[in-house]
Amino acid sequence: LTSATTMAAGQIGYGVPSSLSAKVTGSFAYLTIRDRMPTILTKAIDTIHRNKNKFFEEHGEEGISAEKQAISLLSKLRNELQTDKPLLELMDGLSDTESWNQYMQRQQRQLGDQELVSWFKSPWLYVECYMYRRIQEAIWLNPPINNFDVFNEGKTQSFFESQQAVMALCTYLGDVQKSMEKLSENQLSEHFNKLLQVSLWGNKCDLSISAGQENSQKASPIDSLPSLQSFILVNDSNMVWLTLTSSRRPEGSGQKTADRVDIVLDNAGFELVTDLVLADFLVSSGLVRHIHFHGKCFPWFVSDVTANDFQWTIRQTMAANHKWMSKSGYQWQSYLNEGIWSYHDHPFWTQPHEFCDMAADAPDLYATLQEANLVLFKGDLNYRKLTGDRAWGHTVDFCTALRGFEPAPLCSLRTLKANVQVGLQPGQGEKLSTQDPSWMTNGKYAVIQFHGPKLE
Ligand SMILES: O=P(O)(O)OC[C@@]1(O)O[C@H](CO)[C@@H](O)[C@@H]1O
Ligand SMILES: [Mn+2]
Repeated sequence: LTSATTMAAGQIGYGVPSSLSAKVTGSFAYLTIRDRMPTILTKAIDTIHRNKNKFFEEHGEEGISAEKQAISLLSKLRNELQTDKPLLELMDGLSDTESWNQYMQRQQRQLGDQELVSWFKSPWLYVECYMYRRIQEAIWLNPPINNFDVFNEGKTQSFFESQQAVMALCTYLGDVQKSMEKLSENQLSEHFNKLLQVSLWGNKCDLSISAGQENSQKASPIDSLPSLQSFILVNDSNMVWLTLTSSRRPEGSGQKTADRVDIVLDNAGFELVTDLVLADFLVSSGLVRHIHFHGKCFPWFVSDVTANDFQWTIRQTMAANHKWMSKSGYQWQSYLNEGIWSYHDHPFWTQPHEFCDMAADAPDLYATLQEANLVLFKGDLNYRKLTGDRAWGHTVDFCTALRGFEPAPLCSLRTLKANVQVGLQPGQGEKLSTQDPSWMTNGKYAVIQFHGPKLE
């Protein structure tokens, strides 16, 4: 990757590479926008159409006309995308509408006045996020079906198809918890590493990369770990462990536990279960006192967790006909009831900003993250936002790519599905490119990448 620098509109300083975009014909961004995004729109249209009878039963003729209208907005959106039309302002008057429209102005200023912000010319991160916001608009503008989640079926299916793996994982968790009291520090850290890796590989199962195709975990997730080990390109799990255990025992204080870990969630289905299991372990082991989960305010990138998915998953886990699984579900619900766990959403997570903009554009969210002892960012999209989705060289420091985003010690748990990867050893990227040319996008590789004070 080259480090093309841009200085457009004074927004981007010297040495910051340009955003990935479909301007580069044949690039992964280009192929995503040309092929994958229209497919996702087509599937959304099909889903709405397939639910026609349900809308009729629930709302009568009004439901049918809302269905038609939503489909027509989505077809129009697909057409705009495929013919590289200028992006349009949002018209739905929701609480984030204004800030989306302002962001478009910002993009326009960066592009200059020669051409308009459009699907194939603007940053990939921006236009891809924008598509999901437009899907939300198409639904929202059409009561009475304005709460319909076009991606819900895929998310629930991915949960049901991973039942074997979920049971295996909950059984493992139950076993660990039975012996928790007797575990040595070493054993505790081994279990921690395993569950951190399960949560990492849980990210392999998102639905957006496969444009919504079936994608679930079938094998026992713990048993698969050894064979996946060599695909972890950067493994800073030791730093994560030290961060947890050192905030557990600050010198001279009686405090025994890290007060809070925040998990910025990615996908529903199997991945969410792996995150819940990790969070349960952190709390039940006494490593952490509170967990804040961060999810999305509306359906996002096909499989991302909304409040509804979060509650649904816990209810389903409680209702499972499997001792350890339902036990876990009840435990999770009681953590929520007791305020040990809490779920949060903030409009910033469904905006197109790079995270280095968070302090300025969502100072309240930044301040919240600053209260955490550790923030775990799940998944590929969060990694793209952490690094600004820019054409960084592979050996650039993670810290450099974060461009000042450091609310708290943080760690990205991400399988690679987009062509941005920093923090590699010299030669590592080149070697991978020879061995496996699509290593950055085929979801086979992963990173556990940490930034924060270096502890020993
Ligand atoms: O964030 P996630 O769920 O790990 O992945 C999201 C994703 O599938 O969607 C985009 C491609 O459309 C990429 O950022 C990435 O491949
Ligand atoms: Mn996702």
